[in-house]
Amino acid sequence: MAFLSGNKLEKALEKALGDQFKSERIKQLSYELSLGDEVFLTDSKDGKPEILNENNRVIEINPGQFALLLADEKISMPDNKLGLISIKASEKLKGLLNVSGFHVDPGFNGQLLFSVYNAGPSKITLKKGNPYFLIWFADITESLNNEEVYSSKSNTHQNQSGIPTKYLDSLKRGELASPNILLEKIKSIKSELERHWWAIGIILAVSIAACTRFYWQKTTYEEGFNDGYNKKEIEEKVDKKVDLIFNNKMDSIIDSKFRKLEKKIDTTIVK
Ligand SMILES: O=c1ccn([C@H]2C[C@H](O)[C@@H](COP(=O)(O)OP(=O)(O)OP(=O)(O)O)O2)c(=O)[nH]1
Repeated sequence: MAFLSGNKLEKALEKALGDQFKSERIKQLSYELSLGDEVFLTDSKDGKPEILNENNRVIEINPGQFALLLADEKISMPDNKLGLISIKASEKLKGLLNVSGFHVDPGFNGQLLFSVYNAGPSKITLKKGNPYFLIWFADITESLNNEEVYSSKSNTHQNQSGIPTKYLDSLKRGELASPNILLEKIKSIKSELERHWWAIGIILAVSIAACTRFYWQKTTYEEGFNDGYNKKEIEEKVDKKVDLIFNNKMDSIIDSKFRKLEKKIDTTIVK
């Protein structure tokens, strides 16, 4: 297998791309392919692909998100060539990983679809029409026969002209467990936990204050009660004593009065 360059590469590209071929897009042995008009982002709000046009040319792939990018050019790969595909280093160095790849079969017809993942810490911005993808052409040692080339009969990507819904269905099923999403979740759980600890702390402080106040009130009440009880006891005792003294005194007064009266009676009788 030899990679095509120069004239041979140009001829193969003209065959594969027709009118879409631009000689300035040849870079060393590769040809630059650009971003087309359909993109699917795994964090899209409505779960649908975004359609890019003159008014909406830019997309942003958030950190930790996966995306499907449709290349603009429609390729008709010659039966005797194999294509190798990748994403440009300038995007890869920002953290954009090319998950899918990495070949185009002899006989393939259609737009190439790239699946990518933003493994970097920042958003990656891409613009419709800008060249982000590369393709290399290689000669194969023996041409493939009709049965062996990529064809519309048995091959699912033949005549690919948009993002197939089967990929959307599997990609929009639930959240991606990306490191960024996990980090955000950990942060939100942490702040929730902190709020809970604050609430627990406040409840504990209020409970301790209420218990202390109750205990203090109870002790004061008990002291007051005991004090009142003791005073009543003393009062009762004093009352009893006073009664006793008063009664005894009265008894003795009455007694002495009687005795005087008796004496008087006695003396009157004797006279
Ligand atoms: O990232 C890629 C890789 C391949 N292709 C195209 C070109 C390739 O010729 C065709 C089939 O690729 P592959 O054989 O790897 O895919 P498959 O899932 O096995 O499809 P099929 O069942 O049609 O062979 O899909 C893409 O659009 N993007």
